[in-house]
Amino acid sequence: MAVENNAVSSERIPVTLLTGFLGAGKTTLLNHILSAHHGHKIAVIVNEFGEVGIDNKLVIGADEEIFEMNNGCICCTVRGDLIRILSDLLDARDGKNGKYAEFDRVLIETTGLADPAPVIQTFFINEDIDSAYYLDSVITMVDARHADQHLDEGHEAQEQVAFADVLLLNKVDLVDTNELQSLEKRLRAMNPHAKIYQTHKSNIELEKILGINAFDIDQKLEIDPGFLQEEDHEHDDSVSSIVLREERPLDMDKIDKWVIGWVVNLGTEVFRYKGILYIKGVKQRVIFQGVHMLFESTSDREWREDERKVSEVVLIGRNLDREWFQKGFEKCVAH
Ligand SMILES: Nc1nc2c(ncn2[C@@H]2O[C@H](COP(=O)(O)OP(=O)(O)OP(=O)(O)O)[C@@H](O)[C@H]2O)c(=O)[nH]1
Repeated sequence: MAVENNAVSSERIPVTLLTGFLGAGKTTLLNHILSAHHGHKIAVIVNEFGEVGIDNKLVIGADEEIFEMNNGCICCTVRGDLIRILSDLLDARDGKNGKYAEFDRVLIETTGLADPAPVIQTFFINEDIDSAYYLDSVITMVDARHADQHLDEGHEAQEQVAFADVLLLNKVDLVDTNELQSLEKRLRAMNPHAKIYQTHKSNIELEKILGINAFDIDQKLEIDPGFLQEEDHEHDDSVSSIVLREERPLDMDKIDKWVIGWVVNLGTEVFRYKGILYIKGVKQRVIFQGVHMLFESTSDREWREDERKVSEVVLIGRNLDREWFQKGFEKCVAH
């Protein structure tokens, strides 16, 4: 796959995906966003929705409808209901079909949705949606009091952590500092590139969660340096992250073949991956990221003279074999 240059169009509408553990505080956050005076006009799409008495906001219910892709890949699915709603919103923005809606961003709340992947993939796969909207970020709310239990019990909570760009540790009033620290450590091990904020009653400055461009492929990879020093993970979470690093320049064709080689078999197990590549003969940094089997690479800014050129990729998934991935990565070194 060649490196594409897909600069984000400023015309596209940002979409924030809000996911999270049961009872973690998603509705509280939504009410907080919808009642704050921030000047944004937000269209909200929900699966289930409570009382929000804000009249100039648009709240639409979605029925579940998930399609497998034609190629039969079980890890690449899109939501038909979401495509329809997003298309209807565009029509309403243009005053078509007798409806009118004014909005400058969209927030999707995924109450009752265990797996955020089909929502995320909708923005990767559907061309009409991709040309009108872009995924700004995935926000996952974590109930600080019950997080350990949720994470121990099931895959769903772990996947929600895996997909997050921002983790909001809510209900901090119900835990002590030590508990919070150990929870942060556990989450960090699962997802080292997400930003973590502690919140009470879902209270967070909106600029930390809206318009942050976290899903933008041109956004630089941020890994908490503390994570890189940590090797002792106390929890046996099946969802974890690995960081691959290589200082020698890589060969882009080899990278493509390497990724295509493993996504076919491991696409369901690898939830998200994101990285910066140092490619031989390419002046720019190459950024690549993917969700399950779907991945893309774009060129970023030029490497600076004084900068240490290094390729670095984070993979988040289930039962990842660090050594196996690192060996494959090293085989992509250019000759
Ligand atoms: N103690 C405490 N309670 C909170 C906090 N934030 C929210 N709550 C309460 O937790 C309960 C669940 O909050 P919701 O906002 O409904 O959570 P949700 O994630 O939307 O819940 P579901 O949609 O059922 O998954 C409510 O009673 C909130 O008032 C907090 O920071 N501390």
